[in-house]
Amino acid sequence: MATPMEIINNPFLNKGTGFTKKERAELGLTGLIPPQVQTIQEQADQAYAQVQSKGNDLEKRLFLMQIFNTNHTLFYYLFSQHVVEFMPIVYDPTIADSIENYSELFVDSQNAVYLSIDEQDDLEGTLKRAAAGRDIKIIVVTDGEGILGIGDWGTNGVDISVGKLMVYTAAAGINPENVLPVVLDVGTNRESLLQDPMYLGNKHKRVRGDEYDAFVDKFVAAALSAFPDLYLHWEDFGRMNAAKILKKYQNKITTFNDDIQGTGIITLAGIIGALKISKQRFTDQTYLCFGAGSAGAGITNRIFEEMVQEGLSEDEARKHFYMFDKQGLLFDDMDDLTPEQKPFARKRSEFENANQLKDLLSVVKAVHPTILVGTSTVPGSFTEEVVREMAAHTERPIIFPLSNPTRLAEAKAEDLLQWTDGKALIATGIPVKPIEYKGVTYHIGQANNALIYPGLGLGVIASSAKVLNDEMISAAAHSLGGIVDPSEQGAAVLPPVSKLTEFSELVAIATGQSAIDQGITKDEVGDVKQAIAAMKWVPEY
Ligand SMILES: NC(=O)c1ccc[n+]([C@@H]2O[C@H](COP(=O)([O-])OP(=O)(O)OC[C@H]3O[C@@H](n4cnc5c(N)ncnc54)[C@H](O)[C@@H]3O)[C@@H](O)[C@H]2O)c1
Ligand SMILES: O=C(O)C[C@H](O)C(=O)O
Ligand SMILES: [Mn+2]
Repeated sequence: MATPMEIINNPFLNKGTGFTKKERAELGLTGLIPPQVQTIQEQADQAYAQVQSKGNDLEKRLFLMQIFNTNHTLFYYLFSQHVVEFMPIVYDPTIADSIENYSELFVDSQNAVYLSIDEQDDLEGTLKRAAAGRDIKIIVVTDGEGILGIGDWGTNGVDISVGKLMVYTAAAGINPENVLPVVLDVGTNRESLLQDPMYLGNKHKRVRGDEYDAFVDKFVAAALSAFPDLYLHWEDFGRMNAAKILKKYQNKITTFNDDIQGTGIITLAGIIGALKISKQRFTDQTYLCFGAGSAGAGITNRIFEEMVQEGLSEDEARKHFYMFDKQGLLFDDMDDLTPEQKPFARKRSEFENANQLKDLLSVVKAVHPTILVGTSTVPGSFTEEVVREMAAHTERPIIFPLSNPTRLAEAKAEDLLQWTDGKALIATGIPVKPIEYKGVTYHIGQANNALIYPGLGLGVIASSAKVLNDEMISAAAHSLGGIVDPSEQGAAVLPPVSKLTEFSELVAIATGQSAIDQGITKDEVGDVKQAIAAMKWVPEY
C-alpha cells in the first residue's frame, strides 16, 4: 500500500482537501492536509476563480497545469465543466506558447516519457517504469519536428503529447491512468534551442536516415512489448517522416496519425456539413489544397477517397483535385514531389500558362476551385483578391484556413465573410467566436482534429480493433457530418465544441461498429455502445 506521502504526491490518487475524514484516518492523512473537507465542486469553484484572476491565457494554462500536476481528478472535473473556455487554454493555441517556452517554464514532467536517441538501451524498461503498473492503452508520441505550424521544437514538443492526451480524457472519457505521453528526442535543428543554455533536450542536430528509422522501430517494438493492447497515436512529425511511418505500421498494428488521418476526417466532415448547407453535390466540387504537407496531403487523400466512394472512378475523381505547395501548382515533371503529392500533380499541358501558376491567385483564376483548404503555415495567404476571385466562380465557396496556431491562419473568418458577402462556408483550425454580419449571426465550425481523434480512439479501443482502416475512418467522418442543422442561416459546418463529449461518443460508436462489422476485432464485442460506456471514466471522488 502507498504511504501517506506517496498518496498526496501522486496526481492519480491525490484528492487534496477532498479526502473525507474517514479516508484521512484510514490512509494516515490526518494532519497532512488542512482540516476542512471540501467537495470536488467547492475545490473546482475555488480553482475556477483563480483561473479568472490570471492576466493572460498562458498564465491560466500554467495554473491549470499546476492542478493537473497535483490532482488529475480535480483537473478533469474542472476541464469538463468549462470545455469551450478551457480548450484553447489547455490545448491549441495556448499550447504553442508553452512549447516555445518549455524549458523556461519547466516545473514537472507530467508523467511524460523522454526517450533519447542517445540513451536507447532500455526503452521498454523506461516505458514500464513511467507507467508504474498502469494499464497503458494510448500513447501519443511526437518527435517534435512539426509542432502545429511552428516547426521544430525538439524535446519541448512533449507538451503536444501531454495536451492531446488531456483532450482524449476531456472529450471521450479516456481514463488518465490508461495514457502515456512520449517524446522521441532525436535532436533539434532549431539553432536558437541549440544555443540556449536552458534548453532541456539533446543539444545536437536531428539524427536522420537509418539511425532515426531504427530508433523509431525500436520504440514501437518496446511500446508494444510493454503494452500489448496499445493504440499508438503519432503527432506532429516532420513531413519527411510522418507519412512514411504511418505507411509502415498502419496495417500491422493499431495505430493512427492525427495530422494525416485525423485532419482528413474532420475536414471531410466539415465539407459534408458545408455541402448540406449549400445543397451541392460532392462529386461536382473542385478541390484546391494549399500547403500539401502531412495535413494537406492527408486531407486531399480523404476527400479523394470519398469521391471514389460516391461513385467516381479513380481517374475521374483525380481530375477534381489540385495541389499547391512552395513551388506553386504541383506538376508531374517536378523532381521534388513527395510520394503523397505525386498522385495529385497535374500535367503542364492542361494549362496555357502553366509556367505562371506559381502564386495562389493565378491558380485560383486557372482552376476555379469550389473548395480551398489551407494547411500551409503561411499567414494571410488567402488574400481578399484570392477570395473574391474564388467567389466570382462559385455560389458558396468552401474555405477552410486550417493552419495553427492563430497567428499562422491563412485568413480570418471575419474577413472571409466580408469578402464573400456572407457566402463563404468556413471552418478554421482554432476556435472563432460567432460573427455578426449584416444582421445574421454566423457560427464558425472548428475543423481541428481534436474534434475527432478522441472519439476515434475510444471506438478503436472499445471495439478492440486490430487496425484502424479506411472504412472505419470514413464511418467516423460521416458520423459527424450528419449533425449539422443546415436550415438555420449562419449555421456552422461542424458541430460546436460545447457538444464535444456527445459527438465524441457518436464518432466512437461509428468507428467501433465499423470494426465489428468488418470482423477485425481482437475480442468478440457484442454491443459497441455497451463497450464504450464501460470504458468511460468520470472525474469524481
Ligand atoms: N486544423 C487542424 O486540425 C490541423 C491539423 C494538422 C495540421 N494543421 C496545420 O496545418 C499546418 C501544416 O501542418 P503539417 O503538419 O501539414 O506541416 P507540413 O510541414 O507537413 O506541411 C506544410 C506544407 O506547407 C508547405 N508550404 C510552406 N510554405 C508554403 C507556401 N508559401 N505556399 C504553399 N505551401 C507552402 C510546405 O512545403 C509543406 O508541404 C500547420 O499550421 C498545422 O497547425 C491543422
Ligand atoms: O494540434 C492542433 O491544434 C491540430 C493539429 O494537430 C496541428 O498540428 O495543428
Ligand atoms: Mn498536429
